[in-house]
Amino acid sequence: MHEEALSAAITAGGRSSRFGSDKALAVISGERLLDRVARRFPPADARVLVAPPGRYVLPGWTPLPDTRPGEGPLAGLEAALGACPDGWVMYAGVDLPGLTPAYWAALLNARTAGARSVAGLDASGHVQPLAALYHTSLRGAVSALLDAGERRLRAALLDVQQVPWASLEAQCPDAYRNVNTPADLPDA
Ligand SMILES: Nc1nc2c(ncn2[C@@H]2O[C@H](COP(=O)(O)OP(=O)(O)OP(=O)(O)O)[C@@H](O)[C@H]2O)c(=O)[nH]1
Repeated sequence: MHEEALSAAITAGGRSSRFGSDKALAVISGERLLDRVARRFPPADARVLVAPPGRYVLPGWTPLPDTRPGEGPLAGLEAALGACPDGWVMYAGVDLPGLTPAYWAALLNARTAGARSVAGLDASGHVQPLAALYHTSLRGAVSALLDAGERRLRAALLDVQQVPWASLEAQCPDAYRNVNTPADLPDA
C-alpha cells in the first residue's frame, strides 16, 4: 500500500522590517524563535527550512532556498511542497512561537477524506494559513496561483478542512499570536 509521508516545513524568508532585525533569531525563554518553532513539531519524515541560502543553521532540518525569492510565504510553500515527499506538510511561519505538538495533532486529526488542506480559525473566525497542513498534491495548483500573480497564502487553502477555534483553544491558546514587532515577544 502507498504510505503517505508527514513533513514539517518552516518558512523564514521574510524581511522582518517591522521587527527591525531578523525575528527568527530573536531569543525567547533562552532559545531562538526559529528553534522554538522547530522543536514544537511532532516527529516528521522530512523537515525543511525555507530561507535564503546560508542565513540559518538548524540541525536536523534541510535548508531549502525559495523557488521565487522575496515573493512571500505562498512562494515558500511552493518550495516546501516541491521538496517534501508525497503526503502532508505541516507548514509554519517562523514567527509563531505559540505553536505546539498538540496544535499540529489537532490539525492532523481534523483531516477528512477529500481534504487537501487543513487550517484553523482564530478566535475572530479568520482562517490561519501560516500554521496549516497542505497536501503535496497541491504543488501544481500553488505554482499556477503564483504564475497568475497571486501572493496571498490563503489562496492555497484549496479543498480546505477548517478547524474551529473551539477545537484548538484549550490545547493551544497562543497558537496564532505572531511576532511582528519586539513588543509581540512573549517575554516582552
Ligand atoms: N520562504 C519565504 N518566507 C517568507 C517570505 N516573506 C515572508 N516569509 C515568512 O512568512 C512569515 C510571515 O511573514 P511576515 O511577517 O508577513 O513578513 P516579514 O517579511 O517576515 O516581516 P515584515 O517585513 O515585518 O512584513 C514569516 O515566517 C516570514 O519569514 C518569502 O519571501 N519567502
